[in-house]
Amino acid sequence: MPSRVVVKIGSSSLTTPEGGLNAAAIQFYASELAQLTQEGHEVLLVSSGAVAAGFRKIGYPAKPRLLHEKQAAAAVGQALLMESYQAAFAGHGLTAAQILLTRTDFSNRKRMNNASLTIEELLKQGVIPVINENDTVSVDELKFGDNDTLSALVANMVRARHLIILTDMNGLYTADPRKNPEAVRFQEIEEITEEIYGLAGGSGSSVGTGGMRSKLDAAKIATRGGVPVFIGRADQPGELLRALKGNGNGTRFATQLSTLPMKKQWLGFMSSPFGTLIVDDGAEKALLHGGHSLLPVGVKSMEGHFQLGDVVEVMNSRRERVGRGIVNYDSEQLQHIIGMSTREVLAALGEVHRLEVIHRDEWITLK
Ligand SMILES: Nc1ncnc2c1ncn2[C@@H]1O[C@H](COP(=O)(O)OP(=O)(O)O)[C@@H](O)[C@H]1O
Ligand SMILES: N[C@@H](CCC(=O)OP(=O)(O)O)C(=O)O
Repeated sequence: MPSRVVVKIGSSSLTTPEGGLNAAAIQFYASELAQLTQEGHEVLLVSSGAVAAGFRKIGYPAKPRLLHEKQAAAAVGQALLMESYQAAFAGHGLTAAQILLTRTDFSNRKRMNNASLTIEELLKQGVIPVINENDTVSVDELKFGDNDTLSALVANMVRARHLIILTDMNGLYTADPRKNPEAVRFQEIEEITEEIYGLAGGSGSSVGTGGMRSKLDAAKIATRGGVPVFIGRADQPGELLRALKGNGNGTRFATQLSTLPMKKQWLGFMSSPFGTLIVDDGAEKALLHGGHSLLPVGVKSMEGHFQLGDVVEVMNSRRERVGRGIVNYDSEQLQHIIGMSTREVLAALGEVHRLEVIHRDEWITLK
C-alpha cells in the first residue's frame, strides 16, 4: 500500500510580497512533489496563495483586509495558481485537480463523504489533488482563514501517513525568530502543551495568515487523529523527501498515544456546534477527569437553538472551552430542566430519550 502524504504550502512560500505568483517556487515544489510520487507516495497538496497571487492583478496596492476584497482577489488568484500548477506538474507527466472546500463541507457528513470519494478516485487515477479553501463562499465566522487547519482535516479525512506543513521558517522556535534572534528551534515535540502554544506567535510576513499558532492547531488535530506532522522548510532539492524520512529542516510532532476514532475527530474538529452550554465546576471536573456524562444538574445556562442529536459546545463558568458533545434534548426542553436533579427531571418531563444531557460516549474533551 503506497504511503499517503499531505503537503501544505503557505502563501509565503509561493508568492511574492508585492503580490503575484513566484513561478520558480511553484515549479520547484511541483518537481519535489513529483519526486515523492516517483518514490511511490500518494500526494495531496494543500496550497494557499490565491489571495496573494491575485490582489495586485486587480489593482489592490497591498493584500486586502476586507473579506469581499480578499474573496475577489482569491477568485482571480486561484485560477492563476491552478494554471501554474497544471503547467508545472505536466512537465513531470502529472495532472493536477482543483478541490475547493469550506468548513461546512466537513461538518456535513454527506458532503465530506462526497469530497472523500472524489479524492480517492483522483488518487487512484494518479492525479494530484490541489486543495484550497473555497474563499468565494466562506463567510467570515466560519472561515478557516489560513490553510493549516484545513490541511490537518484533510490529512485525517484521507488517513494520511504524514502531514508536512511547509512555510518560510524552518520549524517552531522558542519565540518568533523574526523578533527574537536568540530563539532556539525544537527538533521534536512529543505533546503540544499550553506552554508550547505560548511560544508560538502570529504570521511574520505580509502575505501569510495564521503564523505558528495556527500551525500548532493543525498539528494538534492531525496528531490526535494519528497523523505525525512536520513543520518547516523544504526549499532545497531533496529536503521534502528528507522531511518525510524524519530528518528534514524543521520540527517533528509525534502522534498521540491513543488515536481518536473518526467519530470523535468529526465531533471535535469538523462539526459545527448549534449552541453552548455553560457548566459548573463539578460538572467540568466530572467531564474532564472522571470520564462521566453531563447531567442536567451541572448545566448553569445555555445559548442557541438546537435539536436533540445536534452538536453543542461546553464551556466552564470562566467561558473557557471544555469540549463538545451530542446533546440529548432540544433547547426548549433543556431550558426547563437545567440545574435539576435526575429525580426532578423525571418528575418534570415524565419520559426522556436519555437522562444525560451529553453521554460520555458522545463527548470529546478539547481543553
Ligand atoms: N515560535 C515561532 N517559531 C517560528 N516561527 C514563528 C513563531 N511564532 C511566530 N512565527 C512566525 O510564523 C511565520 C510562519 O507563518 P505564516 O506567516 O502564516 O506562513 P505561511 O504563509 O507559510 O502559512 C514565520 O515566518 C514566523 O515569523
Ligand atoms: N485560502 C487562502 C489562504 C490564506 C493564507 O494566507 O493562508 P497561509 O498562507 O497558509 O497562512 C488563499 O489561498 O489565499
